[in-house]
Amino acid sequence: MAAQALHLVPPTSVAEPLLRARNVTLEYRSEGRVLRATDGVSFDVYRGDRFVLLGPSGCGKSSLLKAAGGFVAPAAGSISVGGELVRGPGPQRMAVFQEFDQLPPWKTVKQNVMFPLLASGRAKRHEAEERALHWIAKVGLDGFADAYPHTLSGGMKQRVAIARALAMEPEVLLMDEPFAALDALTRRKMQEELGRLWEEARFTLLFVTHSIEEALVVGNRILLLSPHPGRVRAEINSHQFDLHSAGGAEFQAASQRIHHLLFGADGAAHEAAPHPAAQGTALTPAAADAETARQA
Ligand SMILES: Nc1ncnc2c1ncn2[C@@H]1O[C@H](COP(=O)(O)OP(=O)(O)OP(=O)(O)O)[C@@H](O)[C@H]1O
Repeated sequence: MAAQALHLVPPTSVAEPLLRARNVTLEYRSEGRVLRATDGVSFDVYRGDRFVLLGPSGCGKSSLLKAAGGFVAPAAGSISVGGELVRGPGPQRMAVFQEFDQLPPWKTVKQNVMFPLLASGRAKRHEAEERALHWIAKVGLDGFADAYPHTLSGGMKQRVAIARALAMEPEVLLMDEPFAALDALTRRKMQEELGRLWEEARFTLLFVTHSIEEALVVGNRILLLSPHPGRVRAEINSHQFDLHSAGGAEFQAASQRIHHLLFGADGAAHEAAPHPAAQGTALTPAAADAETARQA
């Protein structure tokens, strides 16, 4: 009887990752040649994470995000969300890209935000309109619901894209360098507003950037990828940082440390704005492991 009673005790619940990437190898084929973009990349994203993929240009960050979105199929390995294998695009994984032309120009702001809700059957017209207006206001575009994209600034267009994605209440919001084409001031403001939206809605974010500062400001966890083909170098906890800590000593130290991890003495990955003061040494796998352990 005692043994039976023991069976009644529920197991201690351990948080399962929402998004699980396992040994993801991504390849492109062109003119008979195979180009390997990433090699055996694994990571876990938990519900409410602001998880950043950080690495130099060409390391496969965008490719990983596209694979998470279901736009690219892994040559090996797998990505699952909520325990289900990602096999194609779906309304649970909404994406915001860098390009300002991601909004159909013939639709107004409101129509743009409503469109995925209607197309996916997630909401009928009245509810879609309500949700659209709610999120348009949340991203600070009150008064622009009937405007067309060509009348908006780049930052405003990105706000629309964010509103459109969040209105769908996706399991994961995918963002591929969404602020990279904005001027520095607008970029900073958008980072701040993304943080504010996250505080309110606590969505799960998978965010791609090649800016160390942006990774620290936006993310609570950062995956560092090696130059082409992308492999995991280290994972860093960064929940303690935000825009207000950006100038501080701890922020600078973290930024330096990441720089050392990313840009070895071999000078491999210098496309992503190297820090002038950095003189890193080449990172061995053992060093990456040690860093991961140290940060944990
Ligand atoms: N559609 C494609 N066809 C062929 N090769 C591609 C394609 N998309 C990406 N690649 C290649 O895959 C590699 C990884 O590209 P990806 O855009 O994922 O890198 P990234 O880290 O996001 O770079 P960036 O920061 O410059 O955007 C690069 O060598 C790139 O040239």
